[in-house]
Amino acid sequence: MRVRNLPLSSAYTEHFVENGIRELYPPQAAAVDAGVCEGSNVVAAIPTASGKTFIAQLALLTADGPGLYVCPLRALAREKYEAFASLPDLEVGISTGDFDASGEALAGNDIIVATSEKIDSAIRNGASWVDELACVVVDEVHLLDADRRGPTLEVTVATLRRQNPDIQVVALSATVDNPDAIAAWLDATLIQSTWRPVDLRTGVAVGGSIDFDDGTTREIPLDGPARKGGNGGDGDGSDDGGSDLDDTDVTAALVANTVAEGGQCLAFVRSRAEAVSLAQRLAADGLAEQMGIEAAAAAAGDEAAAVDGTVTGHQLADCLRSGVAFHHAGLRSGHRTVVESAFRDRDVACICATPTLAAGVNVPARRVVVRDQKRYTGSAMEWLPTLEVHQMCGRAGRPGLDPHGEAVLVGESDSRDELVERYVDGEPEAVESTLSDPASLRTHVLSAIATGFAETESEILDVFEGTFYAREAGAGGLADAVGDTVDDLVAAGMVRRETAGGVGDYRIVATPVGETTSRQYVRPETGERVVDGLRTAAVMPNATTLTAFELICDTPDMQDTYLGNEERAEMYRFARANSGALTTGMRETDDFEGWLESVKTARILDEWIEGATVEELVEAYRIGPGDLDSRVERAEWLLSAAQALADTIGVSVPSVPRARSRL
Ligand SMILES: Nc1ncnc2c1ncn2[C@@H]1O[C@H](COP(=O)(O)OP(=O)(O)OP(=O)(O)O)[C@@H](O)[C@H]1O
Repeated sequence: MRVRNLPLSSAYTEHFVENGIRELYPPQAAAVDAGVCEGSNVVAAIPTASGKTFIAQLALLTADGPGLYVCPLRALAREKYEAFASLPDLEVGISTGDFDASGEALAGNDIIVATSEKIDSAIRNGASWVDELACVVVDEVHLLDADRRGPTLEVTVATLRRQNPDIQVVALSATVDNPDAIAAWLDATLIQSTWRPVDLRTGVAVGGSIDFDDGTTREIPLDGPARKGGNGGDGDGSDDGGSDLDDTDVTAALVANTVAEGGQCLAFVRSRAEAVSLAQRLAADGLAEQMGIEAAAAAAGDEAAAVDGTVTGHQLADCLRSGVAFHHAGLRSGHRTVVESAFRDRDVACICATPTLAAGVNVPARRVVVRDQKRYTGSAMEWLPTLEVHQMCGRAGRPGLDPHGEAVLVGESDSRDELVERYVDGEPEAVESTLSDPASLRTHVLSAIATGFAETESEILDVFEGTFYAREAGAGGLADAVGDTVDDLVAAGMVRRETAGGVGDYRIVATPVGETTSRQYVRPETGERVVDGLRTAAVMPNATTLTAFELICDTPDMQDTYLGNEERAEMYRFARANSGALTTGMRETDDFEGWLESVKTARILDEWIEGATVEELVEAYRIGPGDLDSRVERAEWLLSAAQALADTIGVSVPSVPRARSRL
């Protein structure tokens, strides 16, 4: 099937042809046959890099009105926005600031790219454009089972469909075990395929020997870079099948071999620290010289160094100058952009990354090496989900550039069989709803009441009727949980039951605090905590900006900040010395450790507004520079919510607007 034969205007056809899309890939042709250009609902569960974005574009460009592209991961939204914005004669809007409330400014766009949180927030705030949508594309729909964002995604999609029953829904998924269930939920035709534009073979390397799933074996030279004694070993004393090389040495050999054959590599490890240390280890291997990219690598290093003067920035710049990079969620977005674009331009031989890189960022490589297949989960090392490892492996092979992609799991002789069973032959997990999680239910039940969608428990169940959960288990399965949730919300002061009409009849209405909480897009627990804190702060003689920060940081909407053992005693002293400025007494909290972490975040933010630099804070508190950015961003949002809640309850806490304006 040719692009020229599709029902697209010639301007779009020309655009696609100029970008190398002339003939449709088989899953794309299947989507056209399923009616994606005629308003039909389609679920495409197809491998990485098999052209899902083009399926989305077909739906949105042929829809009979404005379209919405829901992008669960913020990091991907910009890439998708750019894919749409480059199309001729199209107004495209983007909204990814996860939490700002309005959204009315998005009206008038032909296509809106937004996170599910942003659309949820727009719905709660009554944004008019939501009702005018003709088409919604849900990217990464397999993230339905992610904590918190999964329920938001399914409730948002259900609400869009309830408000607008004719809306076309197109959902794009990684290969999962139950795509038929997702298709049934969305009344969609399922496109399922294992087709990939570049062949992928997956294997397990033990020592220098890789056994692939196609029956072939490859020997990788272990001399040269794969020397013993690098600083990146994972220290698990693993047996590698007879030689004295550890997983990191084997990884280094696989990277060196890829580069020697003219390719690039992605190496996945389990933690941020491991990503940095592997990159530093590989930086000694002369990869930039081998690739002949010294000048470009040096320029990429300079670009990274120009972002900031943090330790992380220096480390990244040094690695980049040697043709290697690291990539993890603690990086600032400026650093991530340098790394991703340098890799696409072939100015970097290898990115050492945590699994977050696998979730959609378009950085294909000749070879993917998965060094670590287990991750520490707080109590033990656990195997990564098969889906996650498949997402990493799927990054191997650049269409038109590589003859084939290779994904290699680094193992040991005694783990080889398990790795094959789990990740080479193993099927990915099924996607399951997490809507019944009590914290998610509290958020979405409050929203249903505050928006006026529901006034009784049974109307709340109607709102949930269109969710994936209801499709799988029946909304009735939530009846008891919804009743309990309403009780919780009554106790938290978010809603109340009002008697109505006949004996025993009541309707549930949001209190002013509940309404503000929902519109400000904070969790009910946050709203409750902030209101308590504001009441305390209003009568405190010594409320300062630290007070304002503590009351917003001690909420589930602020990320935790890790508190190391050595810091604990010092943070305890700080909390005691500043107890007059904190809204929680040291003996009042049920979760002292969690509160002390919040005090740490509050202290960092307070020093930030006092003029401490990102370099100083990163050094003093051992947080990633990107972590500081995201906390500052969250603090802005939470302080604005706190201000709105203060107005709602009629108290004045001047340190809240003061902290906000200085932030
Ligand atoms: N029919 C086609 N012919 C040639 N190239 C194509 C075609 N369709 C898509 N591509 C190219 O293939 C690449 C991968 O496509 P895309 O990013 O849409 O993959 P994807 O399925 O969304 O992968 P991911 O799992 O990363 O989301 C892009 O560079 C795109 O331009």
